[in-house]
Amino acid sequence: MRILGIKNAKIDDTTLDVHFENDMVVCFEDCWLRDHCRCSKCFVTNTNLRANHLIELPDVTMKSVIVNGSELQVTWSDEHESTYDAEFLAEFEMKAWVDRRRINHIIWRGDEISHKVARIPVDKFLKTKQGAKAIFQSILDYGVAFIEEVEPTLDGTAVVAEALGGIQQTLFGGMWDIKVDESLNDTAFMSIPLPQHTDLSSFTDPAGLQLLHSLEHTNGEGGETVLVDGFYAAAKLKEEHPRDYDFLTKFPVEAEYKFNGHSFRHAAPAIELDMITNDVRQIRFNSYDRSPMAFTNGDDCRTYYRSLKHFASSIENKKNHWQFKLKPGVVMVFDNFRLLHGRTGFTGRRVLGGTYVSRTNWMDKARVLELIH
Ligand SMILES: C[N+](C)(C)CCCC[C@H](N)C(=O)O
Ligand SMILES: O=C(O)CCC(=O)C(=O)O
Repeated sequence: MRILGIKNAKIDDTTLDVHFENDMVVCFEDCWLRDHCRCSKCFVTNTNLRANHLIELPDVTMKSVIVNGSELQVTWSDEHESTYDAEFLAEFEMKAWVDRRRINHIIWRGDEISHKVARIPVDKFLKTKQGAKAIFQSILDYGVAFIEEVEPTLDGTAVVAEALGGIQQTLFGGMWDIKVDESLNDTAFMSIPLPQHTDLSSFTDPAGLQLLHSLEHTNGEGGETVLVDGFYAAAKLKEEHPRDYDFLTKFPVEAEYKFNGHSFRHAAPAIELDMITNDVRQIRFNSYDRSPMAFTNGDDCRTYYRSLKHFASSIENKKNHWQFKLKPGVVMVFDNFRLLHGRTGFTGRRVLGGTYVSRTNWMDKARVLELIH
């Protein structure tokens, strides 16, 4: 690979304008440059951490700058010298820096991705980098992947969860199952249909991934899984009702969940944007656990209902749904920040095993596999 060179660099008061050989120009402030000095007094290479606190950052000016091929040297007013690689500096061209932080989701509707999502045998997922990459890439692209030939037990499911980033503990414990239990006061534990929702909208940190594994369904029918791409629904809302989209990206919808002696409450936008890329980052939506809210004015209140209704009708539109029956041996893993899920009503004895993985932990795995920045 050719090393990127620097054509020239010019000090303009407190700014350094760097012209690269590829004609790109990036301007750096002196405080930034001093903070990013990579000498051994300022930076610890093996831990990738700064050596000094921000408060100790001296109030200095640039005395001179020398360009040396693919390196740039700055001498400071306190005689400190800093050397920067062109490749390092080029990373901070704003558009490229933002683009590296984007996840290039493939937006979908209906069953159009059923032949595209990864379906990988568990051994290949656990033991090969190629298998792991295929699963994580599918989660990044479509929000869902399937791990096959898994032992149809909670323990078998736990092994998969560990490899996806680790089991996220919640009020339901680590691994849980879903079966009809009239004593539990939650629709998940009944046999009625469940409309599309994300899980744990009342949490400060909802599950990143959710795993579902059909362990048993006997003497009955129904209980099919329904998935919908929340990012598709958000894009559609933006196109058809831009003011509603804008409202839902800003207005804190409060959710609450009181269950089994627990009490959760959190307010956040139904469509949360990433503050760096401005792309949709997270959908939180469960029609049932919305808290009763007070509103600043009537307009906000009416907009809350109108925009959530518009959003929900896209989410509940059958044309956008992908519906299928989960089978023992197949662990479905999906992105709870993106997809909404539900199920059709059922009869018979049905047991699903599952668990959650936190977003930070699965993103760590995807980053180590070099699938995201
Ligand atoms: C999957 N499992 C049965 C464990 C939990 C379902 C939780 C659904 C809940 N109302 C929520 O807060 O999202
Ligand atoms: O029973 C199912 O298939 C899904 C249950 C569910 O959506 C939930 O518990 O949140």
